[in-house]
Amino acid sequence: MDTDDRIPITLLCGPLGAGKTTLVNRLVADPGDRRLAVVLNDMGEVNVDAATVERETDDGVIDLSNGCICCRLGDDLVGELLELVERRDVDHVVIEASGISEPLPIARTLTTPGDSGDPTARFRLAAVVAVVDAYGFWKAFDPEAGLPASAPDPDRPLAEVLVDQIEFCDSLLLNKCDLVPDDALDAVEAAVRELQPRAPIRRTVECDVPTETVLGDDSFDFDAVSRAPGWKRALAAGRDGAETGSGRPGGDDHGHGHDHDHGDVPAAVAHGVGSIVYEHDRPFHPERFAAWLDEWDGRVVRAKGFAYVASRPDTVFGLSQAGPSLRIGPLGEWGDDDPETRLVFIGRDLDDGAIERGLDACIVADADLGSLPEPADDPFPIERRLDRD
Ligand SMILES: Nc1nc2c(ncn2[C@@H]2O[C@H](COP(=O)(O)OP(=O)(O)OP(=O)(O)O)[C@@H](O)[C@H]2O)c(=O)[nH]1
Repeated sequence: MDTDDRIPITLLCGPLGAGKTTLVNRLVADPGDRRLAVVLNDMGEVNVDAATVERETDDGVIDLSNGCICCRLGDDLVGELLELVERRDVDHVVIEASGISEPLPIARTLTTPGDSGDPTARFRLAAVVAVVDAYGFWKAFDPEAGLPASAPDPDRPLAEVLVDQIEFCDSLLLNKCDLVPDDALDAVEAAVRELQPRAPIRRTVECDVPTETVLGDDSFDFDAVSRAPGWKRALAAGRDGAETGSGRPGGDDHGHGHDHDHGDVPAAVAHGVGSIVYEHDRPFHPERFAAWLDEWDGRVVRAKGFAYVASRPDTVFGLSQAGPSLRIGPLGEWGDDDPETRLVFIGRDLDDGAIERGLDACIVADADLGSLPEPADDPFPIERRLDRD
């Protein structure tokens, strides 16, 4: 029997304009037998969403505007939540994070004691639900996608946050499906699935799902959600896999031993979505590797991992790319770990041979060893927007 009488929290994340408020309004209009409270976080000074939702919930809205709960307002959030349950009977809380919020720090705030008190004494995080705009996703990651010109042109500067939101969730609503043709939608879903192998994905228009699907979801598990991202699984499979050598096509076997539905795999294959893991225990030549990054394959939706660079052999370089933004810089030291490069590339119609050959050509040769740049002169860190046109 479930004896946990703490108040469940459902955390809604997703990019700007994906449909989070649309979903909140649905939940508020039809909460079942729950006394619902809503926390709305907006980046502007005036929270327009709060004004609309407030009418429906009476006193049950906390307006955390003018800041982002993932970075600045975390403690305010806990304080406000604890105050709310003092003054009002609440048996479920929905938090709508701002479109630029990263879900992981919010989840951590909600599950860790802080300056404003211990949220875990009164609350439990029930589920993190991502609302993703199917049209915006495809526009962000595939500029060639032949999508209807009549659809609104979403602002997509935050590809990395969008990917974080997809990677860190327990369930996902792929919303605005009315704006995307069916065949493109299959490809969008396959790409989202590759980034997020664990969470159920539901296609929606106007976030039209039964309340229970969202508020009845109790599946949050910090470890499971932290392990879930497609790139982590691909890297793990790359390490455990039988295949050796450098580049290794993934996509059809990235989920070995994991709990997601292998029935998804044909969709990924049918739409050419897959992942490639590149591993090497010899370092990259810094300049050749930087030049290779300049020639970035625009079909890569997501890349992540670690690089071993010859000019700084003690330093772990972290690489992260999401859509048009790419960053690579020092993360720490290898310490007792054997240095090695491990990179995963997720994308559509990836040419694994070309990626493998390109990266192999960056590996330092004995002849290079006398002519490596000094650490201060190597090209790292690199932060840039990729030209994907
Ligand atoms: N075509 C279409 N429009 C939708 C759909 N869902 C929501 N919208 C519209 O998209 C716009 C943004 O929806 P919101 O619910 O405000 O999105 P949000 O995620 O709360 O946006 P922010 O609060 O800015 O982050 C609104 O005009 C909605 O009416 C959908 O499925 N299809």
